Formats: sequence, C-alpha cells, structure tokens
Amino acid sequence: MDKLLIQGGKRLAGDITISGAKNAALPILCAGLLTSGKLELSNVPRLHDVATMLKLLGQTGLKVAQDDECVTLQGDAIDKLEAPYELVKTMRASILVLGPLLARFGEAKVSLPGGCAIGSRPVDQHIKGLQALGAEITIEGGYIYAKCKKLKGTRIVTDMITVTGTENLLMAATLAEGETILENAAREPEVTDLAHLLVAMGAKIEGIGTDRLVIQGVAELHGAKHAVISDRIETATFLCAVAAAGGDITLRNTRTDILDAALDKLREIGLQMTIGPDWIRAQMDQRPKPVTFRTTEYPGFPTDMQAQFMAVNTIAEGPSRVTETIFENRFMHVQEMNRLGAAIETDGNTAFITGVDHLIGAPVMATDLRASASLVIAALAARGETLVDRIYHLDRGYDRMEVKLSAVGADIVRVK
Ligand SMILES: CC(=O)N[C@H]1[C@@H](OP(=O)(O)OP(=O)(O)OC[C@H]2O[C@@H](n3ccc(=O)[nH]c3=O)[C@H](O)[C@@H]2O)O[C@H](CO)[C@@H](O)[C@@H]1O
Ligand SMILES: C=C(OP(=O)(O)O)C(=O)O
Repeated sequence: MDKLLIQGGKRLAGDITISGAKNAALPILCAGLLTSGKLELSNVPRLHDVATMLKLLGQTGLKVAQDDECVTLQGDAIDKLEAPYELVKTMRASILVLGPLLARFGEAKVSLPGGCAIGSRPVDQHIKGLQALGAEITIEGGYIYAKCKKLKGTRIVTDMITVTGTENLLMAATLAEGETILENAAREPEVTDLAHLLVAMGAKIEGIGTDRLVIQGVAELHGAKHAVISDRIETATFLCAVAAAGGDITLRNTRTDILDAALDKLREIGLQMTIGPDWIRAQMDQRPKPVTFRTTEYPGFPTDMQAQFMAVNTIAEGPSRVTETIFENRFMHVQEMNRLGAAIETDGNTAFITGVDHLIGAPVMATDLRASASLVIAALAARGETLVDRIYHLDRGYDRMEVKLSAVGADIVRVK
C-alpha cells in the first residue's frame, strides 16, 4: 500500500498547475449516458475516481477514449443499464449514473452506495426525486431497481441541499416530458459546470447557479465539447499548504471567482495573495493567525476544506473553533493531528484548537480524502519526518499531489 514520506520544514516556492475538478468531472462523465452523440471533454483530472468512473461507464457499453486530460465518450451502443457493487463501493459518485440511465433508457439497476468514513450519506433524496418524476423504484439485495415509461416533469423540493442529488435529478429532468422545477438546488460551482455542459448538449435549463433550476425536457440531447472547471478544492488545499509551511507559490489554471469563503479565511490567516483571472500568487512569511469557521453549502465555507484549514490552525498563534455542519463524522483527522503534537479537542460537531508552536513528525494514517490532504499539510509544516499511510484516499481526488509539491520544494516521496 502506497505511503507518503515527508520531511517537514521546507519553504514552498514556484508554480503549480491546478487540475480539473473531481466533483465536476464525475457528474460530467455520467452525462455521456444521456446521448448517443459524442462528448469531447478536456481538463479531466487524472484521478483514481475518474478511472473508476470510466470503468463503470465502459461496462454499460458507453465507448470511452482517453488521451491524457481529454476524454471522449460516445453512447450509441449502451446495453447494460447497471452499476455493480464492486465499483460503487469504492466511489459514492457512482450513484450519478442512476438519473441518466433511467431518463434515457427507462431502466437502471444501481448498487446502493452505503455509508462511508465521513458519514452515513443516504441517497433518499435522489430516490424521492426520481419517484416524483414518475419512476418506480424498489430496493432489494442492496440494489436500487428503477423503471419508468417516460419521466414526467414536476416540482421537487429536496429536504436538504444535496450536491449529487441535484446533479442526478438535473440530468434526469433534461430528458423528462415537460417542465421540472428543482427547488433547494445545490449552487456548488460543480453543479453549475454540469448545467453548462447539459445546455451545450441541447438541454433547456434556467436558473443556473441559483437554488431554483427550471428544466424544460427535450426529446434528446446531442454531443458537445466542454472543458471541466478547475478544482477549487485543490486550489485551496495548496493555499493552505503554503499558509502552513511558508513560501511563495503561484497557482495557475485556477478559478478565483468561486473561492470567496476560503480566500477570506486565508487572508485572515495572514496569507498575502495577488489574484489574477486564472492565477493566484500566495506568499507567507509569518506564523498563521487562527481562524474560526463553520462549514456550510456553497457559497459558504466548504466542508471539503475543513480538515486542511484545521491543519493550519494547529500551528496558529492562538485558539480557534471549527464547526462541521454537513457530515456527522468528518473529524477523523483530529486524532492523527494530535499524534503530530497538535492540541485539538472535539465536542460534538465542534473542534477546539489551541495553536501550538510547532508540530513534530510521526507516522499517521489517512482516513478519507480531505483528511489525507490535511495530514500532508501538517507534515509539510512539522519538524522532522512524517509517514502518511493509506494514501489511496488521497489518490481518489488529488492529481499527483506529491509530484506537484516536490516541484515547489517540498521534501515528499511516495514509498511502497
Ligand atoms: C462527488 C461529489 O460531488 N462529492 C461532494 C458532494 O457529496 P454528496 O453529493 O454526496 O453530498 P450531499 O450534498 O448530497 O450531502 C449533504 C448532506 O445531505 C445528506 N443527504 C444527501 C443526499 C440524500 O439523499 N440524503 C441525505 O441525507 C448527506 O448525508 C449530507 O449530510 O457534496 C459534498 C458536500 O459539499 C462534498 O463534501 C463532496 O465532496
Ligand atoms: C467527500 C468527497 O468526495 P466523495 O463525495 O466523492 O466521497 C470529497 O471530495 O471531499
């Protein structure tokens, strides 16, 4: 099993190119199921989750061709309307094939994703929404069996804001008969990116970027070309790395207009930033200042950045408080950070951090994707050597993180 060996205390300096966003690429790849036409996608990140998704889509009969960061999909020979447990269990986003398969073919069998480390993560809202669109759904033997003659547009109000729930229902609604209104829709930039692709494929969607999406169903969608939006979470992760380790880095191929909540907190930390349309130069030459925040849906502070900011808080010049409101079990990095000498206590969904003068390297275990990234950040700032185990979590969602970090001066190597 791969691990990362990190010698902390090195200043970071140089350029990093940000990859396409995992959370945009995964639904966008699933949109390939909605058409017999050709989807030509660029800026697709090289990630385990993308490889898993392409394998899953390939099994349906969708034709997949991949060349570096470009993926071409053609859905003119899909004949297996199924997502098996073996693949779904490794990636929850597999649930995103449900809406498209059902809408286009009137049938789908998709394994229930089950819980995961950060929380129970049910998919009841996806199911409830598809039922409202007229699908007959049964659950048996761990599988969702969905059937319909033709989905019919309706008004759907989800009980909570759900990102993949919105994406699944949005994709389904593009091929439903008549008008669908999605109230309480997620406004995450990745949902918006998917909506822009769907429009390029011929879908009729109003309210893009708002919490009320109005979709007029069309008989069919056609092929399109699309560049996946750059990854705001990867961007903010590298900004936290320089905030913790110190240095002067420039991030390229990024989007600076979808990062407000994180950028505000980074300014509070003391990170000096110069911001262009698609680049950010970040400089840090002081001990971080502590930041208190709570995670919320976009445009609020993203849960996917909670752990990385906590890593910066561990060595900040004072106490801070972090409240996680999206997932019920997203503090698994706390124990591991404390192994590095951090002083964090938790009470329910709030973590209380007392900034320490420095962390000291130790062997630690990654428990989920963003927890892994937070441990890398802590290790970059720590004195001595840290071995981060179970980095398969990291590989799910970061495109060659150790290569990008060593190119800017970090002492980080992948070991077996
Ligand atoms: C592939 C992808 O895009 N993953 C992102 C997506 O996950 P994902 O789409 O799975 O997260 P959701 O937005 O659906 O989850 C938000 C909350 O709603 C709950 N819920 C959700 C759906 C449902 O049917 N029932 C239900 O109870 C969840 O358990 C969670 O507590 O958004 C999360 C929140 O920004 C991010 O952390 C993930 O990185
Ligand atoms: C939780 C995440 O991803 P997923 O929904 O794919 O588990 C994440 O990207 O931080």
